[in-house]
Amino acid sequence: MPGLLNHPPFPDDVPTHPLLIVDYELLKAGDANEIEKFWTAATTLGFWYMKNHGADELVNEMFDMGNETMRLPLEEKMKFEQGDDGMSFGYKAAGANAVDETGALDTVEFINISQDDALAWPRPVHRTYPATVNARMENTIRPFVQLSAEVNRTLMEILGKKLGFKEGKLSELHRLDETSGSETRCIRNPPRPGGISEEKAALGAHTDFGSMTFLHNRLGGLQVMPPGSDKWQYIKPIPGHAVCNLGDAMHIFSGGILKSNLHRVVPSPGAQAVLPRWSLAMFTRPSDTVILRALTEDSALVADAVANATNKDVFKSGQTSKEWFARRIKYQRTKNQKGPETWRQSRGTEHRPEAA
Ligand SMILES: O=C(O)CCC(=O)C(=O)O
Ligand SMILES: [Fe+2]
Repeated sequence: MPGLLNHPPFPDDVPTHPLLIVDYELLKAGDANEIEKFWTAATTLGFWYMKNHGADELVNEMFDMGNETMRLPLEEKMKFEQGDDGMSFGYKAAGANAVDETGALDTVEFINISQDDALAWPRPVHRTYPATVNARMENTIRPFVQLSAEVNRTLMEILGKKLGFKEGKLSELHRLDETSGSETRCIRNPPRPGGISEEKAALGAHTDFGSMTFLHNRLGGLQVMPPGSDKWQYIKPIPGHAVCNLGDAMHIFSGGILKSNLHRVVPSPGAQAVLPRWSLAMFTRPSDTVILRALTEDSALVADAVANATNKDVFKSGQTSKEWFARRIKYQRTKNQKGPETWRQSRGTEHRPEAA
């Protein structure tokens, strides 16, 4: 069950990576210590736990929506498949994505619902969805998307201020009334009783494609590879704490000051492996037409960072947010794999060879 009040504990004998815990209420209140802690997290790993975000009830309802949707017959879900052309919205079956350059298959299934579709409901902007999604658009999905978009906007503005951007700069690049790749995703990874090699990724190593991710999970399985390390470490779920992270767009906008770290999902560790693993994310991405490049004219800090960067190319991608996103989605699709080169085309700001 997605609600999962009782489940086997996260094992204490696997390597975990500690994250800083930031309090959303304190951030909103402008607490200087909390903002400093948040800035440290954003500029080192780009991942942090966040409490007091106010989304827990809606998160539970979103997990119910995911469960209702995944229980539909596969044939029904496949009517709403993403397709192979680089659209993310819709259903993705297990095995539809590669997890590495050998073309190994992913094991997760998920449903992605576009922010634009949720906000404009019942008018479709990008596509239509299964009946289980439609039934919850108004009372569950739209409120969750609105709340999460506001959380992400608030966090981005705090970082924008620290970077020296004028107020509203990052909000302007993520307007709710402009189309974007922003979406909510509910993921199910099937149980792996008996264990399976931890090296077999359920969802391949990646950096997030957009700006800001607001993630909720109950069981272990999410791992990060911290900077300077070649080892994967689990992020231990903490009840009531979201895991937030930055994506490629914020890395690029900030000239690399903000981090978009490599992560992946593997089967839940230890006794948790007998249960399906559910996770829920809200991905805030820039508006479709925004060009992904460092905002050097808007901040002396960013201009300096780019001037000192060894790899400057990533800070002038020349691609719009829509192109960047579609390219990454398209070239991870199993059907499009023609060898390691295809996989490499799906990459974002990952620079580590082991992520290839
Ligand atoms: O399931 C998780 O914990 C993380 C999922 C993820 O990284 C993603 O969908 O981008
Ligand atoms: Fe991710």
